[in-house]
Amino acid sequence: MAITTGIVGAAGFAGIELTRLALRHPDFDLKVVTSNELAGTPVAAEYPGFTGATDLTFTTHDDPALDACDLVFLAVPHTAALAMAPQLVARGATVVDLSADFRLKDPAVYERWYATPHTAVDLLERAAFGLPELFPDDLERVAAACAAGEGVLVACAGCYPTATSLAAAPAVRAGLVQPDAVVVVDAISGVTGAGKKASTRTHFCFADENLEAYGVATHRHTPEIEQILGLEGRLVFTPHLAPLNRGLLSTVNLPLAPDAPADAGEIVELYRRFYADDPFVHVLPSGTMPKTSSVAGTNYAHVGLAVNATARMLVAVGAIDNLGKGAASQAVQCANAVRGLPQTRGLEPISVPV
Ligand SMILES: NC(=O)C1=CN([C@@H]2O[C@H](COP(=O)(O)OP(=O)(O)OC[C@H]3O[C@@H](n4cnc5c(N)ncnc54)[C@H](OP(=O)(O)O)[C@@H]3O)[C@@H](O)[C@H]2O)C=CC1
Ligand SMILES: CC(=O)N[C@@H](CCC(=O)OP(=O)(O)O)C(=O)O
Repeated sequence: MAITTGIVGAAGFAGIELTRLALRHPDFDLKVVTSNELAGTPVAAEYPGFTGATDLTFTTHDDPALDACDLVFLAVPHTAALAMAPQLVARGATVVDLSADFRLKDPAVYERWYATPHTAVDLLERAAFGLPELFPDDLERVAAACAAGEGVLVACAGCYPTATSLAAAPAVRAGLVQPDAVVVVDAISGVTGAGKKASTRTHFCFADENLEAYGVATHRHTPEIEQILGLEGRLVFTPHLAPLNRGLLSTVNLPLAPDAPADAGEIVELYRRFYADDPFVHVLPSGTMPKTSSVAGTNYAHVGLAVNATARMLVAVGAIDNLGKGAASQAVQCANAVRGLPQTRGLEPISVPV
C-alpha cells in the first residue's frame, strides 16, 4: 500500500530535491509539500521543471494534512526540526529529519556547537543515525519499532560528514589509522549546500569565480564527523565553497599505523569488501579519483584511494551530490530502510552524464 507522505520545507533546495524523488517513488504517495513563503503557489509555478509532473501546491508548515501522513520528511533548518519532530513521532509518524537536531548523541555537544538547548532528549536517545552504510543496525532497530506501529525518527547524516565518513570509515574501523594521530580533512561544497537564502558568501557575484575556506577550525560538522568515526578531538576539518551548484568532495588524510599496509591496491580491496553489500558506494580502482560530476543527481558516493608511502599517509577522497547522498536521496534511502523497502527503491541508478 502507498505510504502517505509529506515534506516540510519542500521549497528549499533539499526539500525540492526530495519532492522530485518522492513524486517518482513507487511506494510514496506525496500529499503535502510545505513552504510558508510560497503557500498557495503551485510547485510547478515556482519550479517550472515540475510542469506536467504534479498539481501539488505549497501549503503552510502547520498544514493539518500533515497529521494524515505516515511518512514526514523535515527539510527545515536546525531548531525547526527540534520543534516539530516530537509531536509527529508521538502520533505514530515515521519522521526523517535532514537537519542536525538529532544527529549528535550527546545533547551537551549539540548545545555547545549549535548554541541552543536540546529540548527533546528522550527522542534523541531513540533516534537512528541516518547513514545506512555505517550504521545499518541503528536503522534496523528503528525499522522494527516502525513495524510494531511506533512513531520513529531518523536523523540523516550531514553532507560533509557523509562524504568524509564514507571515505574514511573502512580504514578507521580496520585499525589502519595510527592511534592518536590527527586526521586532516579538506572538503569542498557546491553553493546549494548553503540553502536557498542568498548571503554575501553565496550571492552569485561573490561565489562565482571564487574559492574560499570558511568555518575554519569552527565548523559545526566537526563533532558529527568525530562522532561517526570515533575521532573525538583528533580532527582538523576545513570546508571550502566552490562555484558549483551541486557536488561535494572531501579529501581525508589518514596517517597509517606502523603495521598497516602501504599498498593502495590492498586497501582498495579492503574497502570493496567493507562496502560489498552497499549498492550506493563505489570504491574506484587504486589511484583513480572521484569526480562530483559522476554522482550528480544520484545517491551514489564514489571513493578514491591513494597512498603516499613516504609520508605513510592514506589519502581517501569521497565525492557525493550534497543534495543527493548528502541530503534528499539519503533521506529516501533511510525511509526505504525504515519502511521495509529495498534501499534502492525510487532512487536514480545513473548520474546526469555531462
Ligand atoms: N542543502 C544541502 O546540501 C543540505 C541541507 N541539509 C539540511 O536540510 C535542511 C534544509 O536545507 P536547505 O534545503 O539547504 O535549506 P533552504 O534554506 O534552501 O530551505 C529551508 C526550508 O525550510 C523552511 N523553513 C525555514 N524555517 C522554518 C521553520 N521555522 N519551520 C519550518 N520550516 C522552516 C523554509 O520554508 P519557506 O519556504 O517558508 O522559506 C524552506 O522551505 C537543513 O537542516 C539543512 O541543514 C542537509 C544536508 C545537505
Ligand atoms: C556550503 C555550505 O554552506 N554548506 C553548509 C552545510 C550544508 C548543510 O546543510 O548542513 P547539514 O548537512 O548539517 O544539514 C554549511 O557549511 O553550513
